[in-house]
Amino acid sequence: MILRFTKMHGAGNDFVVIDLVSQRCKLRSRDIRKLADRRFGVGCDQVLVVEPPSRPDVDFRYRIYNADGGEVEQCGNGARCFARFVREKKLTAKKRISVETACGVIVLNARDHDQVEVDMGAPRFEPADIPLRAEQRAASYVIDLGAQQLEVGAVSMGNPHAILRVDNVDTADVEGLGPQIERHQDFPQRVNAGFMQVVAEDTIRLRVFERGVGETLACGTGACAAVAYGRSRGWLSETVTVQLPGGKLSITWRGEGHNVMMTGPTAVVFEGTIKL
Ligand SMILES: N[C@@H](CCC[C@H](N)C(=O)O)C(=O)O
Repeated sequence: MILRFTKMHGAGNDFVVIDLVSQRCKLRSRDIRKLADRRFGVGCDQVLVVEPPSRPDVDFRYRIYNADGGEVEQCGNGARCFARFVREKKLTAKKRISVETACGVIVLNARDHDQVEVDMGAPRFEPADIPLRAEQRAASYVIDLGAQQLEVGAVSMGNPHAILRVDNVDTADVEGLGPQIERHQDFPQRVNAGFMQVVAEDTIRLRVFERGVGETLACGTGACAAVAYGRSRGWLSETVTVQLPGGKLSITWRGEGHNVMMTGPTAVVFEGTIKL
């Protein structure tokens, strides 16, 4: 089977985007791994699939697969690329696009040129929603890595995030600690591990070791989760610029009861076909 795809990225977090509205194909986990493989496939952090919606009140279904082949609930940078893709492929002419994800409906607002704003929904802090093994909600949690204990925040943006505040992201041990946090027993569905440096109340630097991928150049849900955690601790203002290795995102969260708004860039890298 020959499949058309588009390679895109959002702040460096890269994707293979597949239109299954106008193409017919059943993607298996091994197809996803092949597409994502940087040695033998196209190569990407996530494969994003555009499908027809299962209900009449939304425009599309948005499916997300990590490079390891696992389907996940949410991808923020991918959501922006999704909006650009469906407009450029003329699958819709709408500027305000509603999409079903595994964790509910999100709304994408295509802005000028490459910028897209996404309503990412409300952050969730209850341990059962993350999920996190903890008796009750707390401002932060201590996780035991044997050789050391780490204080982390835990937030769900539909997908799970643990956030560690560090003095300097350049020297943070993302490679060493990331995999241990990702697979820590307190996070039964594994977790994305964010390393956040607070530069000022309106600016953070962030590196994310993503579940099912490894460190990426940017993580949109990670940026939302870090800002939600930072605000819940009183460290950050309502709108924060998040500086990631691959680019910048603007995140606004007014506080509990409000949704997180994310704005950032999208880019098309190339288009092609692949035999699966
Ligand atoms: N890159 C993403 C998040 C993708 C999913 C994540 N790795 C997970 O397993 O939850 C983003 O931009 O949000």
